[in-house]
Amino acid sequence: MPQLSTRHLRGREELYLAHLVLSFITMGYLWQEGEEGTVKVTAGSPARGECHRPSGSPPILSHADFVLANWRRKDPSGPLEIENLDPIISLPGGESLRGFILVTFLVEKAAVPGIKVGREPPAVPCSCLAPEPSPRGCQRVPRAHPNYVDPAVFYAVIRIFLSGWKDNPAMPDGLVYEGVSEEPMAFSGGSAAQSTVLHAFDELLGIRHSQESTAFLHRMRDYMPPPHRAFIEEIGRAPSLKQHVLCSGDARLRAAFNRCITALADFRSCHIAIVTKYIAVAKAKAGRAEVGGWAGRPPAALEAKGTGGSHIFSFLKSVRDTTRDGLISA
Ligand code: HEM
Repeated sequence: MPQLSTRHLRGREELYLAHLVLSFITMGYLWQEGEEGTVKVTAGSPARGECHRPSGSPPILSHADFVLANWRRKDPSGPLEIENLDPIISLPGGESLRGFILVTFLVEKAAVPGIKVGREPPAVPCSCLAPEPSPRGCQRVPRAHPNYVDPAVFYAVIRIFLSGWKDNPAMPDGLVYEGVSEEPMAFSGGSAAQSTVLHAFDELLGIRHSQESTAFLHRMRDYMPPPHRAFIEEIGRAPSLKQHVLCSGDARLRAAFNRCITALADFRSCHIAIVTKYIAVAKAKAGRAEVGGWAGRPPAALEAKGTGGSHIFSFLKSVRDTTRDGLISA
């Protein structure tokens, strides 16, 4: 296959779209036969298409491809609501895949007011006094759309297509991107741990996670579009909001700050409940039966690990608990 060139692409949107298409093709090609049928070499990949270079994205499907770039309005003048949205590109998983992509997209959308607060200087922490802190909005979205994703389809069909080839026993040698490097390369799979939103809230609220969790989350930042990564780092470098609240001695500010921390910890508890339903319970129920017309077997490599590569529940509980540690006591 000839080397694809980005020469004919116009602007950021077309670059992201090209990366989206090539990364979906790569995942479909690599995982179509399940864990047993993996290949060692790929052509026509995002790396080969050079799209990852200008867009700064790694040559694998990331959260930015799967969710942030992967939606379109059915009615161009209609609202950004699930009924008026569709993914641009799909993989096996039917309506459940559609729901998984779009509900995650709506969680990102619900975070927008909180992200705008993050852009304000810490001299304006009163924005935290908003009646409903943004993480609370994020939590409301999955609750409002509980039946869009079938746990059995998610577990047996969808997850494998988000798998990476870093520390994955199904692809222990990584992947050779033909025409790019003769040495195999290893990349983590797509995960919402690569979403900018919670990283930004953590930095804004001064949450300090354990060394191990921080190392994982910082590795996930390599899978974000570079401007997103730069945004998080800029919040991290800005004067500390927590310090400002502490120094102010203002009880109302402290209460508002603590409401944000509690909302973030509650979001993480809600997420643990979702992960229990879609991974732990789904795993217990999984047989070898055909699910949704797809006879694939759930990936063994993902029984205890997330698609991003974390040790799922110890990681998720640890980040939830360290979030709570961020509360300011009276
Ligand atoms: C079926 C639904 C979901 C499942 C099974 C799921 C599963 C997971 C897993 C296993 C991890 C651990 C990291 C890894 O190794 O990949 C993770 C992390 C994460 N997920 Fe989800 N997830 C789901 C939905 C969502 C949604 C809708 C969001 C909202 C954007 C989200 C946001 C996050 C975040 C931010 C992390 C990083 C940990 C944190 O900061 O608390 N997830 N998820």
